[in-house]
Amino acid sequence: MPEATDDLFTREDPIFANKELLEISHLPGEGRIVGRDNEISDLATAVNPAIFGQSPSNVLIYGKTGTGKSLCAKYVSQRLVDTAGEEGVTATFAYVDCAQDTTETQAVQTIADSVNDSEITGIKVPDKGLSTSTYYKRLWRILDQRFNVVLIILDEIDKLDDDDILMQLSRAGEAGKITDCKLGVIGISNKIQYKDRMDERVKSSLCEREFVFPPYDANQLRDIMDARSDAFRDGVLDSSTIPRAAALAAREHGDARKAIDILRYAGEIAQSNGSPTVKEVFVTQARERAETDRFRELIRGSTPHSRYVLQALALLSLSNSHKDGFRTSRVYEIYESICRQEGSDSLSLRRVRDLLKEHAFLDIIEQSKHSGGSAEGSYTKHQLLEDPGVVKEVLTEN
Ligand SMILES: Nc1ncnc2c1ncn2[C@@H]1O[C@H](COP(=O)(O)OP(=O)(O)OP(=O)(O)O)[C@@H](O)[C@H]1O
Repeated sequence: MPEATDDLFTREDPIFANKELLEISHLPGEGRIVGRDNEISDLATAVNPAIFGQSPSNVLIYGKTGTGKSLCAKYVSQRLVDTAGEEGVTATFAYVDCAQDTTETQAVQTIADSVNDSEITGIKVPDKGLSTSTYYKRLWRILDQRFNVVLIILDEIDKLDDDDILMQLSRAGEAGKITDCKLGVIGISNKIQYKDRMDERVKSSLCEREFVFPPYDANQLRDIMDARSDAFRDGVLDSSTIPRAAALAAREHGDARKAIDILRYAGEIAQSNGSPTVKEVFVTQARERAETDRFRELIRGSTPHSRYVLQALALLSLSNSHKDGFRTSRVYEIYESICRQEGSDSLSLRRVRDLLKEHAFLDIIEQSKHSGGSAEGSYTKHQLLEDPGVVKEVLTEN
């Protein structure tokens, strides 16, 4: 047996000083939120009445992935809770990831559980087993007992199975379900057409204010990463590493999440290569990994048909090299054959067009209009922006 030596393990992480700063769940403080001053102040204005004991406006935030929607919503909500507290108003906020809690019951359970403290209220909110209406009743009782104001953030709101919870939340005050507590909803979506699908009554009450968050440019992404460079030990980051990661992430839709992921992965690659510094070359490898992760995250919770449409386009792209993409009719043909294979009825051409539009909004694909002359009229072509190999791999996982 070899003699025990002291150097079998490295006792200190040679690359990261505080890796947490690069975790996606990390909520950076004010000094570290870059380029969102206007958005933060608009959101604050919308929910501000809560501090005077009045109802906050309901808000819908749109924007592509990684544009800081969740971050700003949580940040403003936390600030509202703190400021309200200083004014003697008891406030709280609940965060629901609707991609995970897709049903009305799951979502209302999550909200009730997160605002409850059973020692104070004496109310239990079990994980499951109650009817939807019982969860609501408990939620209303908890809110009236504990808070003057509550904000409910519904992230990826378009992933909810239906509008029922939105109806309940937006009408809780009016319908007399809660009497002492004021409630505001902040809905977040990266699907611009989401509102068109909403019930008219929900739409008018939920969309009092709407904000669109634009993508970041390379300078903003660089600032966002610079503000977190203390995640690394001193002197470990090569000077060109962050600018390179920013340039890559800006070219691919200005997504801060991807930029931060690239930086974290580049650090991990340095670690596993035993390199004392995070070199610019690691950024390229890190990007491939971030790309796969990002795409997996993007389509998390998406419907089977939305995936079949993408799969059709990936198959076309892998077997042909049409530089300017494929016509809707061609994509539809392949989509129909995938549906047959999957034993599923295909959707109408019109629905498939809508699904393609949603993918285009998320920059998964690019659409271009073409004119076929008087005989043909105009038509649209679709092209994958993601690597078709990555798309196929992720879509055929498990
Ligand atoms: N302006 C910013 N300053 C600092 N960090 C940011 C900024 N914007 C985004 N980030 C960071 O980028 C990551 C993604 O941001 P966030 O989750 O808010 O994006 P999002 O728009 O909600 O995206 P998605 O639609 O994918 O949920 C988070 O780790 C967040 O902390």
